[in-house]
Amino acid sequence: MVHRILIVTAVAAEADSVTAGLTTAAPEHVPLPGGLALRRHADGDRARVDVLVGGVGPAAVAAATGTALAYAALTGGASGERPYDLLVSAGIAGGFRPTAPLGSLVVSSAIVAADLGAETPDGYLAVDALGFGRSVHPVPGELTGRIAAALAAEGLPCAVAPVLTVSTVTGTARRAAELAERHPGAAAEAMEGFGVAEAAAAYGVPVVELRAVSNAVGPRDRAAWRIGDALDALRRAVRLLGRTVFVEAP
Ligand SMILES: O=C(O)c1cccc(C(=O)CC[C@H]2O[C@@H](n3cnc4c(=O)[nH]cnc43)[C@H](O)[C@@H]2O)c1
Repeated sequence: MVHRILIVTAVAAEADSVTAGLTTAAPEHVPLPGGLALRRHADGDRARVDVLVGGVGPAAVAAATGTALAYAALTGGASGERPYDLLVSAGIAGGFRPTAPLGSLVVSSAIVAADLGAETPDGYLAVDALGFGRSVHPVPGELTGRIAAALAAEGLPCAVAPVLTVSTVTGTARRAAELAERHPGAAAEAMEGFGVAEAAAAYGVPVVELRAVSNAVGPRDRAAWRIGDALDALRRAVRLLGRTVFVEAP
C-alpha cells in the first residue's frame, strides 16, 4: 500500500528544504486549481509525498490545503477514501525559551489557535469558549512518539509540545509571557498549523506540525534570526522521516 503524505509549507524556501530532504528523484510538477502546484515525490510503491507551498498565515494556508485535499479527493482513488494518509504542516518557527532553542525541532502534541477568540475585561476567551468552532486540534500521540523517536535515534532531538498558530508574530516580552501563561508547555509559535489542521479535519486526515526554530519568541531582534540553520534542521528532519515514518503505516 502506498502511503500518501501531504507536506504543506508557507513559502518556497521551506518547501525547498523539504524537497531536498526527500531522498527520491526530482519531483513531478502537478498543477492545481487556483494557481497552486504540488511537488510530487514518489518512492516506488512505498510512499508518495506531495509538497505544497500554501502561503503565509492560517487563512491562506487553509485555502490552499483545502484545494489540494479537494483535488486529491476528486481525482484520487475510491470515493469515501481519505485523500491522504497524513498531513504535515512544516516550516520555521519562533521557539519559546528554554524548551526550543534556535536550530532545534518541535513536533506538535497539539495544534493551537492562540489568538482566535475575544478579549474581555476578564481576560481572553478562546473561540470554543465563545461557542463557535474549536481552538485546538489534537495530534495522535502514537504519531508524535514515532516521529520523536525517529529523530532522536539519529541525534536530532526535538520537543514534543503544543505549537501555537498566531496571526501576528510576537515581538515583545509581554506578549511572549502572555502566550506562555495562556498555553503552558507550548514550545513554538508559527502562523500556519491551525489552518492546515482545519482543512485536514474536514477530510478526516490526521495532521502533525513539524517546526524548526529560527528565532526566539519575544522581543523583536532580526539580527538574532537563524533562518538558514532552521531550514537546514528541517531538511535533516525530513530526510529521516522520509526513510522511516513517511513509509510506515499511518
Ligand atoms: O518581522 C519580524 O519581527 C518577524 C519575526 C519572525 C518571523 C517573521 C516572519 O514574517 C516570518 C513568518 C513566517 O515564518 C514563520 N515564523 C517564523 N518565526 C515565527 C515567529 O516567531 N512567530 C510566528 N511565525 C514565525 C511563520 O509560520 C510564517 O510562515 C517576522
